[in-house]
Amino acid sequence: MSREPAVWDLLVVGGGTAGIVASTTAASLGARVLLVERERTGGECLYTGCVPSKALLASATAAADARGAARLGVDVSGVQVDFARVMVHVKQAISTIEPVDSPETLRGKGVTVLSGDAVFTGPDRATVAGRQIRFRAAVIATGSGPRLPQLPGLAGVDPLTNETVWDLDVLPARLAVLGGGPIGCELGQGFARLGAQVTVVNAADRLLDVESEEASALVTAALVRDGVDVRVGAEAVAVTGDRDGGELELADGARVPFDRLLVAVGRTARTDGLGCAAAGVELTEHGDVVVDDALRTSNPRIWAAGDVTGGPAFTHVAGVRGSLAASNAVLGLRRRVDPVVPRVTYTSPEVASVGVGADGAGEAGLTVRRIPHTEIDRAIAEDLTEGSTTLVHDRRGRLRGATVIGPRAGESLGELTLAVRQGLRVQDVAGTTHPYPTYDDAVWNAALADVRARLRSPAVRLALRGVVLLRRLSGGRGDRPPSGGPR
Ligand SMILES: Cc1cc2nc3c(=O)[nH]c(=O)nc-3n(C[C@H](O)[C@H](O)[C@H](O)COP(=O)(O)OP(=O)(O)OC[C@H]3O[C@@H](n4cnc5c(N)ncnc54)[C@H](O)[C@@H]3O)c2cc1C
Ligand SMILES: NC(=O)c1ccc[n+]([C@@H]2O[C@H](COP(=O)([O-])OP(=O)(O)OC[C@H]3O[C@@H](n4cnc5c(N)ncnc54)[C@H](O)[C@@H]3O)[C@@H](O)[C@H]2O)c1
Repeated sequence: MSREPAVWDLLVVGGGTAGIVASTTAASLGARVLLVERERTGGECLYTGCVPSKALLASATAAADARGAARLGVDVSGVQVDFARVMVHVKQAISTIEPVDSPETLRGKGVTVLSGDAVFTGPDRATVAGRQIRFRAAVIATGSGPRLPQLPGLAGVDPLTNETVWDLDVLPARLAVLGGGPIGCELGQGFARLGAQVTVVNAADRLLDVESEEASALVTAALVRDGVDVRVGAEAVAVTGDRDGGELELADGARVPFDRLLVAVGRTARTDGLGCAAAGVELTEHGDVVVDDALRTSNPRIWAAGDVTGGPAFTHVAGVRGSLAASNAVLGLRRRVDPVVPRVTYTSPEVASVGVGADGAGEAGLTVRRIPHTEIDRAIAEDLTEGSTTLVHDRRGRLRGATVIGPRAGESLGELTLAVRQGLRVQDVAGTTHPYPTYDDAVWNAALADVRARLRSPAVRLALRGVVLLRRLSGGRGDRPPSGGPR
């Protein structure tokens, strides 16, 4: 690190998505940026989160599609899953993406990268491997790790988490999954489709309980079809056994035997040992960094972004907020976070949602328009009609939320997120030609159904009849002649 400044314009702690985007944003604005990463740049998304999980799900979906191909008249016999090769595919996906987030790439973008553990020692300083660092501003982007519940006997079975499950080289014959949120559902279904006998044990009374009841019900039914034993409203009280297998004991006395146990019951911010007290950075009782709506912490020099803030734990949010925190810090701005956050759970069917959900929207004075995918030609052609598209709008027709459940539902969400964010009206979606036959047709059909419903209102029908009558009486006079070409 030659020509290192005495005081950095921006210190970024953590080289995951939030930290990488914060650093490159600040460097592109001309700031002298130091990024400190203790392990490897790329973070959870690349190594232990989105990328490996979606790669594993691709193999799982291929297996499920092959087994289910008979419904389309194609017999595929003897479907075999070679788990070791599945894991090779998972690792290849990581290594293909890895260079994008590498220290070399970051240096090429003007960021100085330092390997080590950053610890704040004061409001404007930190140490990294014994080296004193001073900064004008800093961004905390240290992410979160898997939360391990206080369960007697848990440590004895060496539970898997999202950090270690990728090291498996043999498919566990029986996998118990503690937690029925996005991780438990995605990986539970994925491992079941790869051939494991999976039990998902969830404390809440339904899977994916932040999503609509319909989404929960459809995902639960799909997991059960894939052979998953789903236990909801189930409290684990103890674990017995060792690294080679054991049993989960539930509060109702039931026992769930397993060869391996995967824990996915939420996250804990990585703020332990970070020196937040010395830096004057306030934490919640759970250890999340407290930020205002411009991502500033209680220390006016320090901002925070990504999972460490306890906000929505998604890569797209970490990236967008990392950029916002860095530009606010470097330019002295007070731009606020975008409250419109899309989310997708990549089960089969996928669940994609943004803004206000359907449950309770009617009682809140909003209109809910739902199209079942049994009415969507592409879904019928593919024999994948399980799912629906729901739009929620206010009295003026402005879209306030949407939920899509079905194959590749996430691919429809960009348009809907734009509509919700820009306050577009359902008429704007209805008036936009959508390609046929796509699953996106459901979005268009829901919007068209809404417009048609409005046309059926007595006042609108009366007005339209009046116009038609007037034109009939006038013999169509006043019509413009055809122009003979596009205008
Ligand atoms: C199994 C799984 C699947 C997921 N799938 C999706 C998905 O499909 N889509 C989606 O949007 N989100 C998904 N997520 C969530 C997503 O991975 C996270 O929201 C995102 O990676 C958070 O990024 P971050 O930058 O805040 O933190 P991280 O990526 O965790 O980065 C923090 C970095 O800080 C480093 N660090 C910590 N403390 C220090 C310190 N003191 N000094 C130096 N370095 C430090 C860490 O080593 C780490 O590299 C998934 C998560 C999991 C677990
Ligand atoms: N597709 C995606 O974008 C994606 C995928 C995976 C993870 N993520 C992110 O990671 C976050 C963490 O995911 P997660 O699934 O670990 O957590 P979560 O908090 O979203 O869900 C945890 C589930 O575990 C249950 N639970 C809590 N304690 C329990 C216990 N002791 N026994 C049994 N069940 C218990 C809860 O009722 C809840 O249903 C998600 O909220 C999401 O933001 C996103």
